[in-house]
Amino acid sequence: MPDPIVHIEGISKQYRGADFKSLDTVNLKIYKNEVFGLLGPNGAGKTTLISILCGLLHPSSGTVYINGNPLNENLQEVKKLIGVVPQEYALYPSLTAKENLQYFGSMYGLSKTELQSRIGSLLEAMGLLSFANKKIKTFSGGMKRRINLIAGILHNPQLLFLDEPTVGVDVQSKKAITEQLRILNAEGTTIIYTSHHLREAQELCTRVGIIDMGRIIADDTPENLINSTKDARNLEDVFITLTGKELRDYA
Ligand SMILES: Nc1ncnc2c1ncn2[C@@H]1O[C@H](COP(=O)(O)OP(=O)(O)OP(=O)(O)O)[C@@H](O)[C@H]1O
Repeated sequence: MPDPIVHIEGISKQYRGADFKSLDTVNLKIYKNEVFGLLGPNGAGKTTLISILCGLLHPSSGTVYINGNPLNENLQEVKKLIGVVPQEYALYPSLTAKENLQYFGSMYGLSKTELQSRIGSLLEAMGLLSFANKKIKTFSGGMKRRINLIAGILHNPQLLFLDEPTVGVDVQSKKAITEQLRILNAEGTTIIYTSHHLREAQELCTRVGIIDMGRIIADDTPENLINSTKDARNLEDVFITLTGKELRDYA
């Protein structure tokens, strides 16, 4: 087995003032070129885990290794290798699409010509070239999600983290986003993403981890999970069998 690109060892997280652990001793290894889907009910701990993996949040205990090195000791180096697409839009509404992307691109240290060419080709791939000079505040939710994705991949990251990249978008935007993820993966980017779209995850992921109440309760290829779960026809059946039908409201 090759060395994992991401090694999560005994990660727990208890938020300040909380009387429970949002993550409880999570162990996972993710390998180069995987598309790893982190699936789970509301409040399971997906955003917490992905935020820890990209260095935005500190765990209460445990260590994340990226390419064999502890994340907390190499954060600045690791940040050059990773792309992050957060659930919330990180865009400036009064700036145009192009201005937003130039701003994000300047943080990755790309040369001006490199950046212009990358912005142009990604806007085109995402069907947004003719909107390059329009302000973000005029964009629909689907268009903002696509710009959010472009902002996270301008520097062709080795490792890409996405938190629900297709939430709340129409079928066309969803298709454009998943197609772009496939292209990036084919070009060598390892992808770790959270989603509630189980059909999408079944099609896109080489492996999925199901998380519930802060613990990883299953971790395998979609095919193996379906085959090893009684009467399961798809990932949704596996998910319901493992996590139950009870509603997961939390506040
Ligand atoms: N900043 C915070 N302070 C206290 N508790 C938090 C905080 N953020 C999340 N939690 C709690 O941690 C648990 C996990 O939340 P998290 O957002 O990671 O779940 P999730 O799986 O991403 O959920 P969703 O699918 O609803 O986005 C929940 O019980 C949530 O209420």
